[in-house]
Amino acid sequence: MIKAIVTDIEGTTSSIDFVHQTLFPFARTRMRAFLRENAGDDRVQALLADVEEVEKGDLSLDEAADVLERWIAEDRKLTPLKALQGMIWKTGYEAGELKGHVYADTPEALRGWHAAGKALYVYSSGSVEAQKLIFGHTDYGDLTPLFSGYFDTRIGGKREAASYRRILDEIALPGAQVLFLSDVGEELDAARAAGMQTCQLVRDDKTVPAPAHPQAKSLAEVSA
Ligand SMILES: CSCCC(=O)C(=O)COP(=O)(O)O
Ligand SMILES: [Mg+2]
Repeated sequence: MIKAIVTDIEGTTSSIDFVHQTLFPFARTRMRAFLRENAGDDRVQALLADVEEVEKGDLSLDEAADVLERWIAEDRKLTPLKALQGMIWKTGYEAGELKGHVYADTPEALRGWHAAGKALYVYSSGSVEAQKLIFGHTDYGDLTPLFSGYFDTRIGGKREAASYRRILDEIALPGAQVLFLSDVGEELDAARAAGMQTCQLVRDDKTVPAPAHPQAKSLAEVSA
C-alpha cells in the first residue's frame, strides 16, 4: 500500500513551459540587478562563493552574473543558481507579477491523496523556497498545507539513486510504500533503483516515454 507520494514539479504538477518561458526569463532578466542590490546580504555572499567554487576562481559581481545567466540558459541544476532563482521569484510572487502554475488536475489529486491519509512530498531541482512559492501562489489557492516536506538538490541530484535513498531515510518509510512521480525517465530509474514505486507523467508529446515505468496522462490517472 502506498503511504507517501513524492512528486516532481516541472512536467508533473506544473507545465514545462511555465518554468522555461516564465520563471527562467524572470530570473535571468533580474539576476544582475538583484546581485547588485543584495551584494551585502550574507546569504547572497555565501551563494556567490558557491558559484566561485563551481567555476574554480574569483569572480567580480558582473562575472558572476554572466555565469548565472549562462547557467539559466543551459538549464543547469546547480544549488546556488536554484537558491538565487528562488530569491528572485519571491519578489515576483510577492509583487503579484508571478502566479504559480499547476495543471487543473493537480489540486484535486493532491487533496484526494491527502484526504486519504497519504503523506505528500516534493522533490524538485527548484529550491525548497521556490517549491513553497509555486504551490503557495496558485490559481487554486495555497496548496502548501497539503505537503509534509520538501526536498531539493541539497539532498542530491535527481538522477542519482542515492538521493532517493536519503529521501526514504528522511521520511522513514520503505521504498515499496512510496510512489515517485516524474516526467523524466532517468529520475524514475533512479527512484526505482532505490526501491520506490514509480509513475511517469506523460503530459504532452514533448515527454520522452519511459515505457519501463507505469504511465499516466494526468495526476487523476495515477493509481496510488
Ligand atoms: C520550483 S519551480 C522551478 C523548478 C525549477 O527550477 C527546475 O529546474 C525544474 O526542476 P524539476 O526538478 O521540478 O523538473
Ligand atoms: Mg520534471
